[in-house]
Amino acid sequence: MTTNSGTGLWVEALESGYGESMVVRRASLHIPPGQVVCLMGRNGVGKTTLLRTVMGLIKPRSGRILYNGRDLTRSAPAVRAKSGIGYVPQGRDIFPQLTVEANLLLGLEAASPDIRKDGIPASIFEQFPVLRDMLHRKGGELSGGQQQQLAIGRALISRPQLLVLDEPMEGIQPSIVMDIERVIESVKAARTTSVLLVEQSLAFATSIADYFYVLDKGTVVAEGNSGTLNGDMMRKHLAV
Ligand SMILES: Nc1ncnc2c1ncn2[C@@H]1O[C@H](COP(=O)(O)OP(=O)(O)OP(=O)(O)O)[C@@H](O)[C@H]1O
Repeated sequence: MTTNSGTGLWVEALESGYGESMVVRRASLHIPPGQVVCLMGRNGVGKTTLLRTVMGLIKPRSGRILYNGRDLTRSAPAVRAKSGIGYVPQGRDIFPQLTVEANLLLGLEAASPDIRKDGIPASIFEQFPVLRDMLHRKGGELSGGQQQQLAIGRALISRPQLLVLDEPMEGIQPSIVMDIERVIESVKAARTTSVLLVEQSLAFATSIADYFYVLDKGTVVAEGNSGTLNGDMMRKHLAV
């Protein structure tokens, strides 16, 4: 197996699954610093399972996960978060009984003491003004789109070097989709945080991604610069 001591996230020949069923099969990806990489593929091909394995929520059967040269394959999810990887899972996993403010403060847990001492940065409210308006409301009272903004805000608050987003636009009303797209665009423009994005919209993936991978039956079947994401590839790998 190759040794990648280079920067960014390297996923090498990763295999994982549930019980007897293998879902991710020898998948390899690289997310270089400052770049946006889209992971695409039909429903059920293993995108979420791959991300959950990268985050340490599912143990890999084999393969390696390296981040900035450090082997994270067997480390706990909290170690990955403290290494600078922020994660927004599918289905906006916020705490409904806690206020928006308390949810945001939880995001600071993964931050360095330097960042933590400043509390919630104003930039979060510039990116998501609705979170300031709803600061003392319970997370569960927010609409689905607002909860998604809260989940992304909570991940960004620790200033991750890598942000992992699992279908952030899924089931969100169009006006808020645009807000979320703008935030991902601003993260990209700053070039200090790389993004691994699972995304179904070809239009947005093409516009935002520096690079893409297509997964089918748990294996990477196509990859390239976003300019090479075209209709033929769509029909072959992504059409239902
Ligand atoms: N907790 C689980 N236990 C057993 N099988 C699971 C579990 N979660 C997912 N699977 C199965 O693993 C396969 C891959 O699912 P996964 O959610 O990773 O795919 P996906 O590409 O993210 O799909 P989607 O776009 O629908 O979220 C599917 O066959 C799914 O039924």
